[in-house]
Amino acid sequence: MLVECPHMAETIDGRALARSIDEQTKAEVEALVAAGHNRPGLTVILVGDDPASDVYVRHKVKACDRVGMRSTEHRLPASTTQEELLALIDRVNASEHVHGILVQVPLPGHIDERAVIDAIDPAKDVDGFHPVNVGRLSTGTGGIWPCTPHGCIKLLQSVEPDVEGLDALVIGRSNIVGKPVAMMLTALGCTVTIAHSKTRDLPGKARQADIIVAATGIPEMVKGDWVKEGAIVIDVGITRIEGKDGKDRLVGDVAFEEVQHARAVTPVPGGVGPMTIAMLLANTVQAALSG
Ligand SMILES: Nc1nc(=O)c2c([nH]1)NC[C@@H]1CN(c3ccc(C(=O)N[C@@H](CCC(=O)O)C(=O)O)cc3)C=[N+]21
Repeated sequence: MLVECPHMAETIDGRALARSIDEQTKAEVEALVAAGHNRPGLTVILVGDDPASDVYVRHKVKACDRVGMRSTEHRLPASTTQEELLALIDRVNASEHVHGILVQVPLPGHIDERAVIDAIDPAKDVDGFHPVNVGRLSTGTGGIWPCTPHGCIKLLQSVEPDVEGLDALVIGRSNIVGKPVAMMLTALGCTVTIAHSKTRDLPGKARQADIIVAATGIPEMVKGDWVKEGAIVIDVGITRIEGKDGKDRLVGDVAFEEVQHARAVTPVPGGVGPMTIAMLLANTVQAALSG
């Protein structure tokens, strides 16, 4: 009897890659301390009580413990004024124990996110959201790179270190993921298309791509027939949906089961998410080294 044995895409293990980056970060932390430096420290600021943000902040604080970094949490009520938040940022900007500052987004509607990001010392901006770091990335002059897109690049390069000349499609044009990941891919020599909700014939453009980075937040938007045989697919989306059994489950922007003809695909959970945190810790050590 002939048994159909479909080729399965490699599932890129983001947790394993994050662990190996954490080991390196931990060694760098200890080397800094041994050299007489202040122990690297991250400050996380959370305004309001969004339950999802609360979970992420706890993950980040635990991750600091794992690699021997100091962490401080500032949990402020949703009623915090912009002036109060800016005053706190001034204080942590000035603290020699704080090497990295992360203000969890989204912020409550009455606070101007741009003004808050602009107030963070670029040398401590471990999210890489400050215009100075955005400018450094886009001019190829160093700076602190944003965590999620940098994690995407590490995942991609774990499968294919040499991406020069490949066609990459980025779906999503946000400041946090789409635009910076496109910059990074361009710097590596990819030919990059940035697609979004107004793009014409998105499935057709996707089918041309050697690399797809999906960052729209629309669950399972990228279907099997959007993906070329042998492509590499990086799934940035995380949406909590109710499964058939009534329990919540996490899904990405890619219909994972349908893209098994790809060369490799990142899972959700266990793909880009853990890498985001690993890159945050790596950025904090980088900030401590240069500070
Ligand atoms: N200033 C700022 N910087 C951020 O980096 C930032 C932020 N604000 N706001 C919210 C988003 C979201 N984010 C995630 C980090 C890790 C996982 C992660 O580890 N996810 C696990 C699953 C976690 C779960 O079970 O819910 C995984 O994909 O395997 C997810 C999402 C960082 N963010």
